[in-house]
Amino acid sequence: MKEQNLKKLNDSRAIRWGALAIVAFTMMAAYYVNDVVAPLKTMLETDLKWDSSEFGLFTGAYSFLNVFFLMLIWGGLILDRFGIRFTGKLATILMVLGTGLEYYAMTGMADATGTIWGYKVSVFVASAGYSVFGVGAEVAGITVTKMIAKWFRGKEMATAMGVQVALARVGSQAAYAVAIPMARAYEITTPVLVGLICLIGGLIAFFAFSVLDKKLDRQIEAEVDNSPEEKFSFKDVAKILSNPGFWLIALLCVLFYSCVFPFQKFASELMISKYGIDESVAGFFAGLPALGALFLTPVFGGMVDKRGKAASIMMLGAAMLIAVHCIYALPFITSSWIAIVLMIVLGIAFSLVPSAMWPSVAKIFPAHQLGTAYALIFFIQNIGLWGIPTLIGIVLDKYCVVGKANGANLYDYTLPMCIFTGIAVLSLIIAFALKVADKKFGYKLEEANIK
Ligand SMILES: NCCCC[C@H](N)C(=O)NCC(=O)O
Repeated sequence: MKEQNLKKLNDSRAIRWGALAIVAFTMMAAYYVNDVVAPLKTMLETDLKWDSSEFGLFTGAYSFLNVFFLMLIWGGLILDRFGIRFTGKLATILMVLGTGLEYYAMTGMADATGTIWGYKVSVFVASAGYSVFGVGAEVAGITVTKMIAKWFRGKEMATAMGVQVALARVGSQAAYAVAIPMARAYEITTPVLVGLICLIGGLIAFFAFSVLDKKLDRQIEAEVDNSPEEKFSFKDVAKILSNPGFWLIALLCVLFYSCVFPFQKFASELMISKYGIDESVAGFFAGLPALGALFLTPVFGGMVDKRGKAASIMMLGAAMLIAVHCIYALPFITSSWIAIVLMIVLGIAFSLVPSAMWPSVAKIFPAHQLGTAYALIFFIQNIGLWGIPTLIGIVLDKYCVVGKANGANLYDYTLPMCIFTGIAVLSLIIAFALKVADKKFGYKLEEANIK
């Protein structure tokens, strides 16, 4: 008990931010790999003969095991039972193995002629690898969020979450910016190979972080061991699920993120086909939201820490999303400048909502339920991350083909953008309901974290 009065590792600003930097690197590599295939959609169509439905299948595969095999739920339970270090290492190893398989499928199996369950062998195996990667990436995501809640509780928690998300966005933006030029200069799969190498670096980084975390655990051992509250129990799942705040955050999360991540996967092609943006920079513009979020998420995270207003901020972000998708849906607006400005606005919305949403979860649930709560929220979010790209891929192939150029289909994106607009409208309604619930149940989402 005396140890509570001693200075712990995370009391040192330099050490806790250093620890964050290490795990943030792992997540940066994860986000790079997550996004690096997306800008290559048209090249996949011409070089590897993947159609839009197959691209949608591959993109949605990220979430397939998480949704249908409940991998995120198991991950959350493992995290609360076995802790940050074990779960983080396991997740990082899965990311490396999954990406290795994806790379092998896209290189070694590219010319294979057979099919598995009606899908080209290369598409099927690459999707399987991406699915394993998706399990690792999502479990790593909840692990890192819990790590921040542990290392930064009562300190700059929202800022730290904002910084971590921002650094992850560097990975995304790098992926969008370099994928096409790198694939043109070398092989179509070189960007994936680079991601694999970065992930191996991320694995080493997580092992290094584990040394620090073990030391911190020794320092807080007395507190943890003496508190029955810290032990996870299955009853907690029921408690989390019966909390209205959980359902509202989870719904907002699936709706909001379904309008951002899956949209971005198709955005490079939208930039090229509708707005006439050059292929070499289309990925850069599709990745602009990630770049904007890089600078803005920590700023908004700091605002939430100091001023609160998290529920209002989430509403604002959702409203901006509606405007962006609605304008993209208008067939008569084809100016490349407007397309770029909309991407910047999307970047602002994409910074507002996460910087308010993730710290809000830590306010609604006690520390020992956090791993499971984040896992359940990510699980519901993954239903959207699986379903929406799959749906958009099918919609594009069935209803939106308007011609052919250089062996690839040309698509009219009006219908997909109307779908995204509809989802954004739903996200605003849920954000409003969350604000009402905050008042009713006293979650204190509108209050500052640092008083
Ligand atoms: N393209 C990255 C997918 C990450 C999904 C993850 N469950 C998540 O929502 N992370 C938080 C974030 O804002 O990126």
